[in-house]
Amino acid sequence: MIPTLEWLPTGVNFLDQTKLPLEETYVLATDYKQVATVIRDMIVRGAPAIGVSAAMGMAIGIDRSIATTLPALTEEVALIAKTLAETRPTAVNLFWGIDEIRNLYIQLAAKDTAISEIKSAVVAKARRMYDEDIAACKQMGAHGASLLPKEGTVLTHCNAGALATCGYGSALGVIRAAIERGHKIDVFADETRPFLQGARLTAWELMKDNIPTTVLCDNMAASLMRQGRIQAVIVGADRIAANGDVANKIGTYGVAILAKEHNIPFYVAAPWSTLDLATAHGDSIPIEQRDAREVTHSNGKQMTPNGVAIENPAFDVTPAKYVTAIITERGVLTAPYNNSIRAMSKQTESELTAV
Ligand SMILES: CSC[C@@H](O)[C@@H](O)C(=O)COP(=O)(O)O
Repeated sequence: MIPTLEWLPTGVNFLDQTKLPLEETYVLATDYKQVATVIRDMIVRGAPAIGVSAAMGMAIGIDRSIATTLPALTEEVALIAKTLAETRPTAVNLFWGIDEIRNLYIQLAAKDTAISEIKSAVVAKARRMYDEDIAACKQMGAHGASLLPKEGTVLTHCNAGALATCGYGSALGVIRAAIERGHKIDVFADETRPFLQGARLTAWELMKDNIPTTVLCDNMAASLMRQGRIQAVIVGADRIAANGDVANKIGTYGVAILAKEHNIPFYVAAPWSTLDLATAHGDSIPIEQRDAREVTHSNGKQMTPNGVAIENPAFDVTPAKYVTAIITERGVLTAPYNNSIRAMSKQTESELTAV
């Protein structure tokens, strides 16, 4: 399995995704500030992987703290959470990962638990979240596989694969699951300007699994759809609002409109931690603006004239009306999303209460 990130006795080890596909190197983060840098610099990226990395950042911060009293540790936990929360604004999984550990800390601190016990508990929880993320990806695969064509080409945008999760992938996990169940699928991977997650990462991980993959420039999908060469689209998500609007990598919205025009199903695969029920619709989702240099330069070489104005929003929002279905580990959601999301959320809450 591709080791996107891993908790080691020495720290959290990250596969450096900025170096792929040419170099497979690792960055070891030995404190929470380094984890924050790894997330901000996109050494690790992809919403679910960011969420678990943030949880591990919280855990390593608490575990390595030299605070000897609970009030001092509580102050430090607030600082750790703030530092991690300031890394990237769009993927709601980041805040979910921070909150999962912070809430556990608050519960244990309220019971005056010994600091050594708190440390073991938060580390254990972060490591469990890693395993649960892989299990969620497998479940998304199980729920979504039958939606993909028995035979045909599936387009994906960005990288929602093993590299964007703790393993197996969300959108690419559904593709993997379909292939494991006998579907004959090949993949068109949008290159995904400007960071090239499709060309560099999706192509790299699918080729490792011998899944037939073709990289497309982002402007090629329309023409290929018109020629009947794409049977389905599947992407991941960074945040899904309560009405089903989907924030994902910049360019996703255009692909969704094209899919609708050509009567091609457009699927989104995401773990439940990507749903943001507190955000009513996509217009309220914060969109990260990244450095202009990602657009002006390619492989260190300047591509644009000095001083030209640059736009670099990292994400866009696809309105729910373009989304055929949202595949989660709990099941498949369909329109109207306000209702289906609320119903599935309530159903799980009552299952949890019944336990
Ligand atoms: C399972 S990953 C889903 C999304 O996080 C993915 O599609 C995406 O947009 C990643 O953006 P990135 O900027 O590379 O973190």
